[in-house]
Amino acid sequence: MAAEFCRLGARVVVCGRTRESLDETVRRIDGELGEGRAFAVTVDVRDPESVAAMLDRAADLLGEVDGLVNNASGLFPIDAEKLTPGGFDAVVRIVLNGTWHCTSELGRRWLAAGRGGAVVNVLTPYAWTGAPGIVHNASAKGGVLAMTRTLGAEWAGRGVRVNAVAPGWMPVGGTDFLAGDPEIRRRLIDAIPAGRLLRAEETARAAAYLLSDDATYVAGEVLTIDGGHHLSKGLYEFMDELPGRR
Ligand SMILES: CCCCCCCCC/C=C/C(=O)SCCNC(=O)CCNC(=O)[C@H](O)C(C)(C)COP(=O)(O)OP(=O)(O)OC[C@H]1O[C@@H](n2cnc3c(N)ncnc32)[C@H](O)[C@@H]1OP(=O)(O)O
Ligand SMILES: NC(=O)C1=CN([C@@H]2O[C@H](COP(=O)(O)OP(=O)(O)OC[C@H]3O[C@@H](n4cnc5c(N)ncnc54)[C@H](OP(=O)(O)O)[C@@H]3O)[C@@H](O)[C@H]2O)C=CC1
Repeated sequence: MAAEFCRLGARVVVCGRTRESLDETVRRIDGELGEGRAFAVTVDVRDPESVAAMLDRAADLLGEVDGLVNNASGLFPIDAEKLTPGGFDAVVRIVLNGTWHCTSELGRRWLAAGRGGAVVNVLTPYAWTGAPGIVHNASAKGGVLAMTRTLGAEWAGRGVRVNAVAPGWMPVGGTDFLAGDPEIRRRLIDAIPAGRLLRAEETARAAAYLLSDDATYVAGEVLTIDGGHHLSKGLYEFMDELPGRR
């Protein structure tokens, strides 16, 4: 996502808890586009003080911060009845609380300065369908969906736009373990009307649109990019086998 934003001309601060992976991302972007486009700043989004320090540093590096993408997430597949209170908290604190800490801190700064800005939250279609096997993450994403719509309306009149993307399956990050198995990959793709997995750059392009001035009148909206997956193939899946079909 950071690389694609930089290809489109942005300057980006990439954040996370692990210094090495951030530095690796910056190195890749430097290698492709030259130095000075991407910077690494560590943060733990669960901790409001860490978030405030990250935003201070980002402002130093970029001059002004115009946009925020809330991408941090965590999950592990588990039967709901086996999930401990600590396990539920661990995921909700990253996804829901983390999104709130980053959005509220930067939103306050933008409002106090009387300037606009754009937030894009990273959801998934299961924020509204639910997701058996990952109740912690689905609950947190559902909360972020409500936050997106709430702040989208609450801040729209003051130039702060809050929107979201809802990507489908991407063979990256938290799901590469699934897409790496050929049989699981085939079953995943079979369920997707578009007939393929989503490319990470396509999610980045959708987020870039919501961050851009082309989307100045878009507020509290979710842009779904899942090849029709959440709609399912419906009857079309069986069309060739239907009796009496011409
Ligand atoms: C099915 C369809 C899929 C379909 C999958 C579909 C995915 C689609 C799209 C979504 C993709 C993503 O979000 S991908 C993002 C994936 N990325 C990541 O997960 C990277 C970051 N992850 C993490 O940091 C960790 O995995 C996470 C547990 C979330 C947070 O780490 P912490 O260090 O805070 O947590 P810990 O201290 O280790 O543990 C806290 C509590 O959680 C419990 N816990 C931790 N791991 C556990 C595990 N594997 N199984 C049970 N319980 C676990 C511990 O026992 C603790 O509970 P107590 O003992 O009770 O205290
Ligand atoms: N992959 C997919 O198919 C899909 C992904 N998504 C969403 O896309 C986003 C990215 O997912 P994906 O790339 O797969 O996952 P990754 O696990 O690769 O990325 C998650 C990122 O969150 C960071 N992170 C986790 N906890 C914290 C924390 N406490 N503070 C700061 N950063 C943190 C991790 O860095 P570090 O551990 O170093 O802190 C990591 O860079 C997520 O919001 C996910 O829900 C949505 C639909 C599908």
